[in-house]
Amino acid sequence: MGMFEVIFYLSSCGVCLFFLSFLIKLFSKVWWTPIRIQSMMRSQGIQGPAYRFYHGNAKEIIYRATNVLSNPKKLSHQNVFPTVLPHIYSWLKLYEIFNNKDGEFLKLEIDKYYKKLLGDGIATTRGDKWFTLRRLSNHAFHAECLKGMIPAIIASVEMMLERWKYRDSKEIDAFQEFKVLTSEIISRTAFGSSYLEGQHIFDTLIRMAVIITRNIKLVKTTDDVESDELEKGIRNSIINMMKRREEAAIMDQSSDGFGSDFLGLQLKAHHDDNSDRRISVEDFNHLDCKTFYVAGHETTASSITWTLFLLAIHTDWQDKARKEMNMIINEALRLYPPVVNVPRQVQRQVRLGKLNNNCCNYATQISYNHANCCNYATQISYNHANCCNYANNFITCILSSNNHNPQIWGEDVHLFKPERFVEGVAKATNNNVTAYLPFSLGPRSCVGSNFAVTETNIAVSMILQHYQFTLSPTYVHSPVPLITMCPQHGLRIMLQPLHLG
Ligand code: HEM
Repeated sequence: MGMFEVIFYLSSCGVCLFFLSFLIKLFSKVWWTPIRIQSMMRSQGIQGPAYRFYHGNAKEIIYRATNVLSNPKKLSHQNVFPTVLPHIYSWLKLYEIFNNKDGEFLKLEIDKYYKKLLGDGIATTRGDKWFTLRRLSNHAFHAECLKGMIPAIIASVEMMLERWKYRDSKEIDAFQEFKVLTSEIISRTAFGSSYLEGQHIFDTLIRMAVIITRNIKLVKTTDDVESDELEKGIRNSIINMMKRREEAAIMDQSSDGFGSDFLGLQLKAHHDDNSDRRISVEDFNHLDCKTFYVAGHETTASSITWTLFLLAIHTDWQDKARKEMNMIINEALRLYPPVVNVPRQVQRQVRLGKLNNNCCNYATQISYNHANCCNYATQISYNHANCCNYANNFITCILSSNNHNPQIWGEDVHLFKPERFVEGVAKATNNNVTAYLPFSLGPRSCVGSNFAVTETNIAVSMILQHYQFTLSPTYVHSPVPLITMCPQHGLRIMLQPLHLG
């Protein structure tokens, strides 16, 4: 058995900055150091179960990748989680942090470059501005609006399936396919019929992200100028689209007003008679789909990928899935949560676990290298060596900390068993609200969660209507929780068209 171990080093707390690091990875092709991991893995006949270990030292993590095909059904899905003693994660503390009742735990502030990319958008702002944007976004993802987006989702999946028909080989890398799919879906749902123009905006965003990555360490004036121009270009494109849509709505009184895509919904809010609810052009620009694109593109690609992965192993569930998708999606999000951890900045010295007077239960403490001291859900950034309770520290909440807790899920916790969710999430978790947090919790939880689940549901159901699939012999199992939980070597599956009678 050619077991193989890879050691790599996490950069400091930056690894936990969900959105920021998402961009670094997505656009710059900078994965991690040392980059040799990939080629080394391929060059070894990687076998055996995959595990991730934290050692005494925070900066050292060992991965083992595996070719699971010898007995895929026996694969334990334990591999993907930080194995930092799950029982020490206090549910109460996670609850306190995410609900943030006293305003102590804030989203991180981002620098000027990231601001150009994301705007002062919903994912990054705080206070009143965030509140306005959140209210609008909640509306955009409300069930009624979601219904209006379903045709766009179906059209994108149909395009993908059409492409698959003409492939010479029956083998595809589903992860790459789903990244294209989710990008297409966001573009269509954001801009409706103008989605090609939307794709152009996203291409510009990618160029901007490259500049931003270049400037993580070094600020260059030429890059400042270029990124200003790109930002201006995006802004103008959006304003032009907005104007054209306004004109069309005035000309064509019989149409459905501004439309039901994000662009239309924002225009409605821009023209709202109620001045409290009205949004300015400035807000409009910040709310724009840039944020949704960044937040909702790879996360959903990851969710669809792992759902398909589990179905490719458990082919008996493909039939059942044709009837019942939700519990499979829930189980996939439990075993392979796209977002593993989220950071918060602590405003002032704070004591967590108010109902629980153990020593050392501060939000701002612990690191992997202080294993003997105060192990909590709230992992402090690695560069705060002291076990301390200072304000202005970063903490990282590991959303998946309870996903593999046998006290919650039972001894078969590492197995794929969608039937756990047969009576819904509340029943499966015995009403423990912090036991299962794929979309986080509290006011800053994922605004696109319904959209993401709908998208995953439609995409997987449509694939299942046309194909049976299994893992390709070339698949190597190596889930890596970078920004989203990615299959490091893609998800290579074999498609078998269904002959529908
Ligand atoms: C399976 C797919 C997805 C997962 C697992 C996921 C997960 C998350 C999580 C954990 C957060 C909380 C981050 C934090 O607390 O700092 C979040 C926030 C957010 N997500 Fe998602 N997400 C997904 C898909 C989407 C989609 C499709 C969209 C939009 C199109 C979206 C838009 C957002 C936005 C705007 C926020 C920030 C909300 C705020 O700060 O008020 N997400 N997401």
